[in-house]
Amino acid sequence: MSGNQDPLKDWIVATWRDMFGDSGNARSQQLSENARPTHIGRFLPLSLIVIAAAAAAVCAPRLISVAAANTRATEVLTTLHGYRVALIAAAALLIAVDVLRHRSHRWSAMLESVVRQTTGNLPKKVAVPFPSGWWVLRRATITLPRGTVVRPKQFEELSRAIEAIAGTTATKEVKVRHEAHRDRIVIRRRTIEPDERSERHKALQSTLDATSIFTDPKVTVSARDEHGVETCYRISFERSMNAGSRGFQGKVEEALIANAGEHESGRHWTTDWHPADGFLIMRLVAPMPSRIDHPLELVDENLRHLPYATGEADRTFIWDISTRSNKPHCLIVGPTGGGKTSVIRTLLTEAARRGIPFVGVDPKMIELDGLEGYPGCGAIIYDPIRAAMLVRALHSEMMARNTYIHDMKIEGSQLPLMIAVLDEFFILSGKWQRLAKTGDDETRALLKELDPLNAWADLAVLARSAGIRLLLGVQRPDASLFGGASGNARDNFGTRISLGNLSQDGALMMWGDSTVGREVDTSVPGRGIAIGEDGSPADGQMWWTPNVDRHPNKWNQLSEGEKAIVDGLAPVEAPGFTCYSTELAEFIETERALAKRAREYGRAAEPIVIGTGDAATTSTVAASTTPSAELPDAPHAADDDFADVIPASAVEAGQTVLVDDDEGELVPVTVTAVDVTRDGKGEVTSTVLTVGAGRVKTRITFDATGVVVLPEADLVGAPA
Ligand SMILES: Nc1ncnc2c1ncn2[C@@H]1O[C@H](COP(=O)(O)OP(=O)(O)OP(=O)(O)O)[C@@H](O)[C@H]1O
Repeated sequence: MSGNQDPLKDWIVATWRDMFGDSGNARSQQLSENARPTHIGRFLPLSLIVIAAAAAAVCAPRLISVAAANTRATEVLTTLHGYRVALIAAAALLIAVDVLRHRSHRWSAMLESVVRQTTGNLPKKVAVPFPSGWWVLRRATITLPRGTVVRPKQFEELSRAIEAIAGTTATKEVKVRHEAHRDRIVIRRRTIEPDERSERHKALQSTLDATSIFTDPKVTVSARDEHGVETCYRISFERSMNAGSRGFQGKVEEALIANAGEHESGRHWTTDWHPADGFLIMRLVAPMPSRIDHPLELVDENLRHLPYATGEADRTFIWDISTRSNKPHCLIVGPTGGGKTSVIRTLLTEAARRGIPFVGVDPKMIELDGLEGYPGCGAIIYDPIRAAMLVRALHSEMMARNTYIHDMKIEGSQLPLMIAVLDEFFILSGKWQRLAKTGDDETRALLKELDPLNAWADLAVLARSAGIRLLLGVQRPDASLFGGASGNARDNFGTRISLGNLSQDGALMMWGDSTVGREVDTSVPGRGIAIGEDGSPADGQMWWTPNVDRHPNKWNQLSEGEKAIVDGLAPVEAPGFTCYSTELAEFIETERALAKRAREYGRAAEPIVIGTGDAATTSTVAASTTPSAELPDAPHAADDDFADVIPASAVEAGQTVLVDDDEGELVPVTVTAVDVTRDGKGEVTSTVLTVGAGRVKTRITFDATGVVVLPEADLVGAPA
């Protein structure tokens, strides 16, 4: 094989072949140089005659002397000689034209050959306009036989081959187009538009191109900010089944956001999907605020919407308590210090400013006490027996309201709404269970008659149409909460809020997804997950509502800004508490009278300080914190102070719990084994805790709603 190349020789040989063919037989035009059929005709130079005439004109004096005898020839030669300059110029011009024509001819031959090799079809015609371009082909049109099918893969090869031979320059590129309806391939040279796309735009497009997420994805910029920085992209794609699925959208959003990177404005990316129209919008939204003070203006004017949190893009989360709501009752899960009380305060103050009254149970005595006496507050109950009476009275109220709706032939939505809050449900049910076991005969009989757990479960199912809304607070989600005995939170408590981090099981119970609520930023107080209007959970920053208690000991702890919030939120007119049952009306009146009496006569026991030196018993409470007769007193002291209560089924082996001894006193014991029995649906039916060490072991059996008292607060999921 010879590596030597002689372009001039090659060109001459090629030209010769083009003019005369390999065999020199100018009539065999239907075979190409490699003996394959061709529709490209032989190349006919236009310049040959003029070259001959110019040569004759130049050589005329010598030719005249040779042909002197022929006067006619002498005359012609003399005339030609007179035009020799013009003839030389014409010959030169035609030679140049022929050279260019030959180049076009070569392009035609090359294109025909490429089409034949890549598609297997012999083009009917290859039209390369004059001048064709020397190093690069300017344009061409290849006509294919009628009905020629060019498959995508063939076309891809053909385009690549044409782009390779037609040449690309720094400013121009070749584009090949197949016009199937006209049986032709069109080759055009276009100026390369400088790629002015931003790095982010390119990254998004190339990510989508490189993956098979979408077919034919195209990223375009939809909006820029005042500095020209891109703030919104439109990503179009071919419609597919996948694009409508939430899971798919979530994954694509994650990938796109990761590729787009952090935006210089500090705002976050989010996506809005339009799968039916084949596009999605990726836009910037305000980041999640790290603190939101309860806004004083009505963020949501709807009087049946209670707003309580803000999410990304200034999205407001609401508890829709209207009759049409499909999430009329609310469940709040939050560990100690997670901000549960603040959310409850937000919801209740929002209710009060919308004319909706409330009544609450606070078994810990320190969560909702500040709301006692607040406009719209019927009562806050701390005592477990009174709480059981309230739940039963609420049940009677529900029945009375339903009767009223029935008798008066009105709609449930025409009755005034009211909210019943039951905070720290497990502590309350723990107290009920303990009293049912260790209380005196009268207490036990009363609890049996009131049957508060069943009354509550009934309320959860039926209260909605009677205009009663329930708000349930717990420290952690537990399977027992989602069972029938506590109101079946999964079905009935559609508005859900979780604060702090959830366990995997907790996430499944609350959100039906073991990953949601697992990575909440617990360094931000009030950060959690809430259910949006579209029914899906999303990150939210709960509004901060300070304690609305006007007692100087509380009030003086507030900053000026917090005091302004409390002042601004207070409704001018206290919402009236309309009762349809005498039970509830009497209960609230009695409770208010009891609370008044407690404020007037009640005295919290003086604290006892042990081990500070000489005095065994010393009052160490500063004068300002000692309740005085003029000031509203703290609720009367707890009969038994539960730090925390959890369902028996949530106890883990090795954990210390408090159990009643023979005298009804709570004593700490270590659980050595936990045996939970569940029914076919996975609901707890009973739990057996084995306590004690060595050979003396005791087995304590709890029913489905059984709870145990912890010696100290359960900090699972609490803010770090
Ligand atoms: N939404 C919020 N925004 C800002 N700070 C908050 C928010 N919620 C709570 N905090 C802060 O966290 C502290 C604890 O909040 P809160 O008393 O509401 O928690 P909790 O869940 O009720 O806890 P516990 O059940 O132990 O009383 C508050 O004193 C406040 O400083």
